[in-house]
Amino acid sequence: MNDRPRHLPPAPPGALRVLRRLFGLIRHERRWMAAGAAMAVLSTLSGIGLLAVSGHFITSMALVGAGGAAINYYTPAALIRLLAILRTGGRYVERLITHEATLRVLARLRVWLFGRLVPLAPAGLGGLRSAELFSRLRVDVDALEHAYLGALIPLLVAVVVALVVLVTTMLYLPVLGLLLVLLLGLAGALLPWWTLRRGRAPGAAMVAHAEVLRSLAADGLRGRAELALYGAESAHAEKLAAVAGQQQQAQRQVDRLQAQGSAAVMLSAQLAAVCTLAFGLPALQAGALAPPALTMLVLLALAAFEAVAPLPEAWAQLGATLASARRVFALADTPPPVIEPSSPSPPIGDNSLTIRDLRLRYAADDAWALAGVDLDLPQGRRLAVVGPSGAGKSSLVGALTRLYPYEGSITLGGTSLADWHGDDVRARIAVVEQQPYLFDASLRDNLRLARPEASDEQLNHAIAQAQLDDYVASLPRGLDTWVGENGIRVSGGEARRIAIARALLADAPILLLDEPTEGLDAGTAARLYKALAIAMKGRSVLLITHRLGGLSSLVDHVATMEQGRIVSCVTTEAYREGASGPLRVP
Ligand SMILES: Nc1ncnc2c1ncn2[C@@H]1O[C@H](COP(=O)(O)OP(=O)(O)OP(=O)(O)O)[C@@H](O)[C@H]1O
Repeated sequence: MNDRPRHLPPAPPGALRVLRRLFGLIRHERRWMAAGAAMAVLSTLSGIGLLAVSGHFITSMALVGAGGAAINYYTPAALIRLLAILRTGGRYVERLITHEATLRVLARLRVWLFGRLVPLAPAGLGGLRSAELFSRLRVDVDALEHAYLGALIPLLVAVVVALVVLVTTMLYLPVLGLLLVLLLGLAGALLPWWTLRRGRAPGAAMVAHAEVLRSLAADGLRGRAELALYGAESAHAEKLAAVAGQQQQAQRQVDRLQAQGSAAVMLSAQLAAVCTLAFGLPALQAGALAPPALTMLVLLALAAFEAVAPLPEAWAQLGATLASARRVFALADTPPPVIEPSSPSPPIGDNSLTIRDLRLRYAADDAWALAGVDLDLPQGRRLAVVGPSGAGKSSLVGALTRLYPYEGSITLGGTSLADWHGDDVRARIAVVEQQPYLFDASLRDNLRLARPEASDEQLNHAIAQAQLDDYVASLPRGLDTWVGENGIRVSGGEARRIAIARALLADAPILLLDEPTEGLDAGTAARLYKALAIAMKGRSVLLITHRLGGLSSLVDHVATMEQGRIVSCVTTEAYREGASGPLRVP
């Protein structure tokens, strides 16, 4: 029974559950992972075998040399050479395979997480800053490789090596074998368990502080001009230094744990060697053990501890890996705010939009951004929605494109938008956003986002319609010009026109324009009106603006929005004359 108080957040999933889920996600790479692990075991066993056989051989040679007898040294010499080749070659092949496996695992995890994030954007990701998102997608996912490379492989190698050494030792000296079991259990199980427990809290703190650090650094870089203008650079640097200090402290705790773990393993190894001698020498004197076998057993004992030596460090690091995995899973398990229907989008007759009692808010305790909107956009109508800042105009765009969940009803061609797949809705409604995002790519790639198969001719046509032809002609590299991150290398007006060209390429029957001329000078805006008029031909248009101005020539109806509601909807002539009409225009 779960007796956890209801007001507390659910307990984080246990380590085993998290690891099982993680390995379940990457099970398709199990062949690569198993091959990497097998090579790791083979090369480690070869190394240990090399040590044991060499010790045995050298001691035999010394004894034979002292006694003057003959010995067959061809077989051990060949075995030593074979083991040396296997160890070196095996290590190389192991590196190749484990790297391939790790890269495949990371690629699979990143694609999986990205796939889970797509239905969440933008409404489901509202609480996360972009640096946090980036951190989960890159750094946390990268940290997950440790579960395979840093934990699974060392564990497997340690278990196999310990078993081989124990069986060999038992064959010669059963009591020593039992003692080794105890010491190996201490170094390979008890110590790692202790470091895992102790490493969990500082590991999680390290991950959390690293994320804050990245967010602050990214924020500082983006806002460096503002920080310089207001003399706030040193305050920001102090904030960064404080978090960096906390992160270092957590890192030091993890390092200390790792060092303590390594020291304890080394101590156990020396103890095992001393014990082997302590049990072996009397057996030697009693004639129950040959001198080369004793040398071999001492070397084997040391080698077994070498195999378990990485375990405490690996398990201490596993604390951070588990923290990363929990954060990744928590993000991936966020329920999508907009649920896609399971059946295909229904066929429709026309592209008329009908909105009734539409309500939208960004969080359960927020005020309604849309508080009962009623609006009609029959096919072919050009409607402007005018309202002051904060009236809810952009929220209307969010609801219409199914990016945000809403209450009330929106129908497209008589069918509820809830029965449509988001992608199908967005294929019918092209949007020019108020602040379009331009990717750090060429102008051509940014335009092709709307239609990947578009030819240069089609691109140039859209460019001409968006009044960008002079601008593109002035660029030495034309369509191959790099626009930079968030269009940093183009002006605000150019970015807006690129976004308009992108929407025109999408060739959707409904055009949604969110402040299309905002940020453009009067001359460019005037040129744009003409281009927009051509582009609007044969399309329904919803134009959103806080000031109609020259845009009035492009629309036939004007709706006024205030405090999340449409308060009037009249013809453009009536609007110009200042008349307020009925709520819905037939
Ligand atoms: N992502 C968001 N998260 C929380 N609240 C939001 C978000 N976007 C808008 N709002 C809030 O919703 C209300 C309506 O905002 P909206 O952007 O839709 O208005 P708008 O008419 O488009 O304004 P503007 O012309 O300034 O863009 C405002 O109170 C705003 O603060």
